[in-house]
Amino acid sequence: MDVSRLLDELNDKQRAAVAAPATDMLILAGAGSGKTRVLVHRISWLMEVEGIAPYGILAVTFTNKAAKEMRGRIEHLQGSSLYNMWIGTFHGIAHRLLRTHYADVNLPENFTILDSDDQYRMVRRVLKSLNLDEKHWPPKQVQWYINGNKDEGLRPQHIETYGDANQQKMREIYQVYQQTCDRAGLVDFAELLLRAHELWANNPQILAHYQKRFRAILVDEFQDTNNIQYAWLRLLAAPTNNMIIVGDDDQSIYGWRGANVENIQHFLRDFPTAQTVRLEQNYRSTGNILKAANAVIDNNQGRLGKELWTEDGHGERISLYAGFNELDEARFNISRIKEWRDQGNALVDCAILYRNNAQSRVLEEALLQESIAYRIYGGLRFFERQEVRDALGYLRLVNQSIDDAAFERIVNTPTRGLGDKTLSLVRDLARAQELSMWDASQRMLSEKRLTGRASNALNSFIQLINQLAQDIAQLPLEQQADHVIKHSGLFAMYKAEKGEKAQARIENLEELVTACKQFVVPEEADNMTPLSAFLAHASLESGETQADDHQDAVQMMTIHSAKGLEFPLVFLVGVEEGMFPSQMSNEELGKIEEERRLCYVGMTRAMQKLYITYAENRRVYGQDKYHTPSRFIKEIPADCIEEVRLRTTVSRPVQNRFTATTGHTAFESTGFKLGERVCHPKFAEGTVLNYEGAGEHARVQINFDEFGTKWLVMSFAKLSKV
Ligand SMILES: Nc1ncnc2c1ncn2[C@@H]1O[C@H](COP(=O)(O)OP(=O)(O)OP(=O)(O)O)[C@@H](O)[C@H]1O
Ligand SMILES: [Mg+2]
Repeated sequence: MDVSRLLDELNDKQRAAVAAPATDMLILAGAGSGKTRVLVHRISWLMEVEGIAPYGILAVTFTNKAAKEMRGRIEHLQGSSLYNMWIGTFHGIAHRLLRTHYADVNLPENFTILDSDDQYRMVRRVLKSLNLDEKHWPPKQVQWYINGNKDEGLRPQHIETYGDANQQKMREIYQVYQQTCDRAGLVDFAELLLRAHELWANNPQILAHYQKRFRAILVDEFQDTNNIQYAWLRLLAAPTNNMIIVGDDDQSIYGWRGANVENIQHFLRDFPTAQTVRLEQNYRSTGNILKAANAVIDNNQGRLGKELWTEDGHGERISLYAGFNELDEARFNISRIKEWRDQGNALVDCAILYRNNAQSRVLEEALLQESIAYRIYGGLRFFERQEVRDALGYLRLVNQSIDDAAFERIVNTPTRGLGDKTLSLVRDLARAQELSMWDASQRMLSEKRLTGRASNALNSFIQLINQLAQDIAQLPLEQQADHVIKHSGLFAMYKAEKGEKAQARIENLEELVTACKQFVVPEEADNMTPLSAFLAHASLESGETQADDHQDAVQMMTIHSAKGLEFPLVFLVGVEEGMFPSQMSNEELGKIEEERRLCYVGMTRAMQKLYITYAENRRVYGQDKYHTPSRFIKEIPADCIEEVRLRTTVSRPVQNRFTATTGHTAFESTGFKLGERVCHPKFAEGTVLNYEGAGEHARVQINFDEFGTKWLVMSFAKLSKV
């Protein structure tokens, strides 16, 4: 048996970790040092040398994308495809367990996953049923409270309220929320983890089965596990199996969501014989990028401490660009992407990373204008778009009539004259009798509790769903989706809306049918109907990949979702105080440090070239804000970074660090420049913010001192310079 290929292309320390005898292990090392690579090779080694079947391996990653990549890499090393190996996220694996053992945790066979948006609606509904004012009990905060407790493994009865009336009320809301979910067979994300934990904690034989089955448990990105996840892993540990965890305390970026970096210390405490492996050579980034990232993270306190070095040369310096505003910033970035492409590079090797999802819009528009294909990971996810969720709502209700979240979503979409009052009556009855909304509706009708109009409306809704269920029972999945979209009234509703947005919605609905067509029921779901499997997939994946996977496209994502990934060319955008670090993080030292780790993660995604850009003037929630460059930029050693200066000088309305310039020649042929002060006969003085088009059709956006921001057609505007 030739296993040398499993050890080739590894350094000594990596090789020692891959080929170690059976043992618990902590691999603690910085970004790009080959942690994930070691994990992949170790899995292959365990199978080939230790003779562990794929069935005996459990590998946990942070995103579905990372799971897919890991599976692909192992299959590549093995030269064959893997069956029966569990590779997935904590949520995905918990879901798989609950599907198998639903009865042991009191779930209906067809339970439905409630995503964050559904959960929000559900919380609002519970508040309403308890007659609580959302002003005093903000639903987001309630959601936070429920998930936070679940992440700590706490059910309402475990929560100590110390006689505090507010705390008691919160606990009651949690309790009613949970009862409502249980009645409707709904499981939120945090519940997946908690139930999976309870499954093992309360069923020793089931736990013993999995302890015996999984001889090797490997966890990537361990620094971002939360307490319930770690507790779940600990249950699984047994003398007959080994745990290998991989992490980097400097990349812990989910503290805000309950991740606990101290789990690394807990692991060392709970697994005292575990070997610790440190890797220090970085294989990903050039010397300059690495030096800059090291310097930034060095400003954090209490690190476990590690230095990274590379054999690579310095490479190019990091480029810094100060945009006049976010549009100028986007144009600059897109012009560099065009250059990159025109030099014969693939777009897919280039990533734009931002702090917040909402930042993508401006960049998307600039990319669209230049007809550059792009793909967004996370965020604006396909399965989260309104029309897609509506269609899924119908499918869910048809699939499982007790799904209250789906019922609420579509009962009046399209509108069918069902007033809030009628629905309140249904809700009250459901709550009083512990019924689903569906069953409560049936009862309202049979007991003739409604007035003629309301009764007709509700009755026709019930008939519609029954009819749909009957019509699609024997159809293949994509025809089920197509039929429901066409006959529910959704298609007609959006068709009637007209305009580009409605067109996009129609296209999304059509795309949903395509998604159904392309859907392959995964191995772990072969006991489910295709429809149930697809609905679970839609909730779990929420479209981590949404565009055509084969098209060459720029990759766009939040820094959070870029974890573990790498790209030759990276743009880190919006790097200004108030954006990154975010405004909120300014209030607490711990939060600034988490933002700095996020910056470290972002920078260390870059292999060859890194651009850091920011906007001096940014429109946030419709208001212009002036921002200074992020403190993180100032933490980068001067010899690693250089400012980009373009051709012609632009005068700027605000004091800035650079006499930077722009190349907007099309606009400048009009005689005006971005940032210039101008005068208008009616609106008086203002500053040029933006432009669109050229020649006669050029439009210009001006922020007038007295009248605010306006778009004007250049040829009519009669502007003069101040
Ligand atoms: N010994 C090696 N020789 C050559 N290339 C390597 C070696 N080890 C790792 N690499 C490459 O270096 C890059 C970074 O590796 P990997 O993604 O495993 O790092 P990581 O430590 O998991 O990073 P992160 O902390 O960002 O998740 C990859 O392209 C990987 O293939
Ligand atoms: Mg990794």
